[in-house]
Amino acid sequence: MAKIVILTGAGISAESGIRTFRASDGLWEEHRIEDVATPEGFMADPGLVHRFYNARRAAAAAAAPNAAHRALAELEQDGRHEVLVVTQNVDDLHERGGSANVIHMHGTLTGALCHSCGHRWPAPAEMAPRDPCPACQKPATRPDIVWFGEMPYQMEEIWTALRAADLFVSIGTSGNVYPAAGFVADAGHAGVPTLELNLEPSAGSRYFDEARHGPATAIVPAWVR
Ligand SMILES: CC(C)NC(=O)[C@H](Cc1c[nH]c2ccccc12)NC(=O)[C@H](CCCC/N=C(/NCCC(=O)O)S[C@H]1O[C@H](COP(=O)(O)OP(=O)(O)OC[C@H]2O[C@@H](n3cnc4c(N)ncnc43)[C@H](O)[C@@H]2O)[C@@H](O)[C@H]1O)NC(=O)OCc1ccccc1
Repeated sequence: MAKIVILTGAGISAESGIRTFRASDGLWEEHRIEDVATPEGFMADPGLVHRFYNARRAAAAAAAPNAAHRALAELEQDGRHEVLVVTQNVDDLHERGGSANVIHMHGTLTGALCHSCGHRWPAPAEMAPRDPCPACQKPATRPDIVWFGEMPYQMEEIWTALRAADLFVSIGTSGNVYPAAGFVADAGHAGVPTLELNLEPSAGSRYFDEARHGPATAIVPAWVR
């Protein structure tokens, strides 16, 4: 079975109505990364950060997977490919689109984490700074999200899969955030063929063996079929 590692970013969820980060109406337009997506920003104003992620949690819950998410699930279940989706997205549209083999390297909106004892539990719709951890009872609840300056999740597993892949595909990402933006180079060094599927050329487009550009709901199903 051909082993395919697929990196996804905000672009694959854009047509489901979830805002991307760097577009003209992107999330980072209204919020400084430092304020809402760093451990320092959380310590400075946990209320602001919880409100930011509560709003994104509500938006993700109201969204539905699109044809690109579903096409990747079909590829995973076609019995001819071993597919691993490595997503930078914190929404759960890959799973709701039918994908089972998904790594959320930057965390999930559906998870809560205690920054005192490390306990994890399903996130309620609304979180607030005084919410006690169900394990240690301390008011140390944060979203289970990887912020800038923090180590992404399951990196060893991702790098092992990347080096053993028969193909690396990058979908809907601008290639500005590391270590994800370095995966195409890591794959290249391991002799793994690379393909970019994106609305427009990304920052790392020149590193890919092949690139196809257009909306994910058009180019991803076309690539899968
Ligand atoms: C800004 C950048 C320069 N900074 C970094 O990269 C930093 C620092 C850094 C580390 N190494 C470096 C090397 C060089 C320079 C800097 C660094 N990285 C870190 O801090 C990382 C942690 C970064 C994670 C931060 N958390 C996120 N998310 C969770 C929060 C949240 O979501 O709120 S990052 C967040 O932003 C990124 C956004 O990028 P995209 O998803 O690509 O979205 P964007 O809007 O930019 O682009 C959308 C694309 O889609 C396309 N598109 C739009 N519509 C469609 C459409 N319809 N169809 C198809 N495509 C479409 C567009 O054309 C566009 O190209 C994603 O990763 C997303 O998860 N941690 C770390 O490095 O730890 C130590 C370490 C050491 C060794 C080994 C490992 C680690």
